Parts: sequence; structure tokens; C-alpha cells
Amino acid sequence: MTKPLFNKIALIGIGLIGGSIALAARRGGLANKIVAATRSEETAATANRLKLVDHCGTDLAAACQDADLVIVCTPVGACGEAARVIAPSLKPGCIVSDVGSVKQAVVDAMQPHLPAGVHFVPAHPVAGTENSGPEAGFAELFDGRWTILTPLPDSDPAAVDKLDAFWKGLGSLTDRLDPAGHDRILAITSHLPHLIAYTIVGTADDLAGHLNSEVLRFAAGGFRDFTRIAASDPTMWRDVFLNNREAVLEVLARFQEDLFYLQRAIRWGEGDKLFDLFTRTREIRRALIHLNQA
Ligand SMILES: NC(=O)C1=CN([C@@H]2O[C@H](COP(=O)(O)OP(=O)(O)OC[C@H]3O[C@@H](n4cnc5c(N)ncnc54)[C@H](O)[C@@H]3O)[C@@H](O)[C@H]2O)C=CC1
Ligand SMILES: O=C(O)C(=O)Cc1ccc(O)cc1
Repeated sequence: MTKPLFNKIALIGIGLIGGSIALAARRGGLANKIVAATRSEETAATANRLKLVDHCGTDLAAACQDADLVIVCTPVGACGEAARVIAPSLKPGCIVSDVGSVKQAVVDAMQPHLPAGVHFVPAHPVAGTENSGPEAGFAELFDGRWTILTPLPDSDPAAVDKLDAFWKGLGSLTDRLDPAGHDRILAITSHLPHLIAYTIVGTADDLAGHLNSEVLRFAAGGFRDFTRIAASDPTMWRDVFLNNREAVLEVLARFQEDLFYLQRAIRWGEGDKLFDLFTRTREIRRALIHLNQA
């Protein structure tokens, strides 16, 4: 038996991501002890009933005592306050990380609270589902999916490598980006698609009122796929948009221009413009699948 990477891991917040980390860490034998703490008694009781961790309570600071790795798994908007509350009980040398879908705002919110001697290494597993809460977690979530580490210029290289090894142990592929670069990329590949899904489903629902629900009754493939994304957690996604404002507004402006281009092509019957774009996007999808199979 190889020695686990960490003696004690503490997860702050135990929903889809925290629960999946707990289950995957146990599967990989990555820790001797895994505890969690969360805001509500109800969530803690569910996590305990499901035996996601050795113990889940509601005292965030107590959970972090003697922990070698602490991962904040709350919505992005709660990360700063969580860091403030746990700071006094962090052991010197401990690694503190998070899983937020936005990085720069989380760094700005957490870092000022963390004591010297603690190694802060933010990260983002680019894997998830539309489900949330402790019942949604599963051990295979990260298998073969990317986790992006966004170390800071002064992050301790050994701590970064150790967190990298941890995510590989959870089943992930890993890479590194700077936090602002991460936020620009995710704005287009993840945040904008969610915004579009929320919009389309809202618009269709408004129209359904006028059309006696025929719109939703005959919901075809494309629309159904959007409803899955649009079922994602409202608190989490509110926080994503409020905390990646600039990057999202920038890609949204660009997207609106491109939408107007298509609107114009449809109005004027410019089929070649539509055909050329659709041919290009089909190639992108095929290349992506090829890349993922390689
Ligand atoms: N859902 C997804 O597909 C993905 C989510 N993420 C990121 O992971 C983080 C967690 O997301 P999920 O696990 O999906 O959310 P979730 O809603 O399933 O779980 C969040 C957990 O945080 C707890 N919590 C909320 N506010 C808190 C507070 N103030 N103090 C302590 N605990 C608090 C909740 O009780 C719950 O246990 C978010 O930052 C999100 O951006 C990252 C990758 C994928
Ligand atoms: O469910 C889906 O399709 C997702 O896109 C999941 C997801 C949501 C947020 C992230 O930061 C990463 C992945």
C-alpha cells in the first residue's frame, strides 16, 4: 500500500463537487481522513447519511483543524467569507484550494484572509452536471476531465505539484493557467453557453404562454439539450456571472454582433453565409471529438 498524499482533507461545502471529491479521494486512497463542513444542518445530515465523508458538521473552522488540504467547494460568492472564517484554524504548511468556476475574483476574495505559511493554490475542475447538492456527487465525475490549476506567482511549487498529483489521483487530467486567462477562456466556453441556455428556455417559456404550451410539448432535441443546462443551480450561476463580469460582457458583445450577422443573412436570403458558418462549426465539433479521443 502506498502512503496517502494527505493525512487529513477538509472540504468546505459538500454539494456536487465537494461530494464528488470526497468519493473520488476515497476511491483513490488519497487521504487517511476526510471531513467536511457546510452551512446548513440539513446538508450536513445528508452528507453523513450518504457517508460521503468521515464526518460532516456546520463548524467550518473546526473542520479545518489539523487539515493538510482544505478545499473550499461553495458557490464562488461565498469563498471569501469561508476563507475569513477558517483562517484562524489553518495549520502552517497546509494547502488551501477551491473549485470555483471563476478564478480571479476568488483569488481576490480569499487571499487577503489567508495567513502566511499557508499555501494557496486555486483550481477549477472543468467537469460537472446540472445537478447540485450532496446527493448529486459521484466518484467518476472527474475521470478523464480537465482540472485547471491557477497558481499565483508566489505559490510554493511543491504545493502546486502536490495539488496537481491530488487531482490526477481523482482521475483528472491537469493543466495550469493564470487566473485572468482562465476567466477569459471559460467566459466563452462555459459561461456564455449557460447564459444562452437560460435565455432560450426563458424565451420559449414566455412564448409557450402565447401558444398554449405547444412550444414545450414539441420540444425537440436542440431545445431539450438547452433545458438540461438551464436547470443548473441558480445560486452558483448568479455568482459566476457577478464574479466574471468583464470577461462575460466582452464575449457577450462579440456574440451579439455575430448573431446580428446571422440575422441579416437570414433576412436577405444569404444562404452562402449561413452554409459557410455551419460548415466551419461542424468541422470544429469533429476536431474536438477527434482531440478527445486521441
Ligand atoms: N456544478 C458544476 O457543474 C461545477 C461547479 N463548480 C464550482 O464548484 C463550486 C460548488 O459547486 P457545486 O458543488 O455544484 O454546488 P452545490 O450547490 O452542489 O454545493 C455547494 C455547497 O456549498 C455549501 N454552501 C453554500 N454556501 C455556503 C456558505 N456560505 N458556507 C458554507 N457552505 C456553503 C452548500 O450547502 C453546499 O454544500 C462552485 O464554486 C462552482 O462554481 C466547478 C465545476 C463544475
Ligand atoms: O453540465 C454541464 O454541461 C457543465 O458545463 C458543467 C460545468 C459547470 C460549471 C463548470 O465550471 C464546469 C462544468
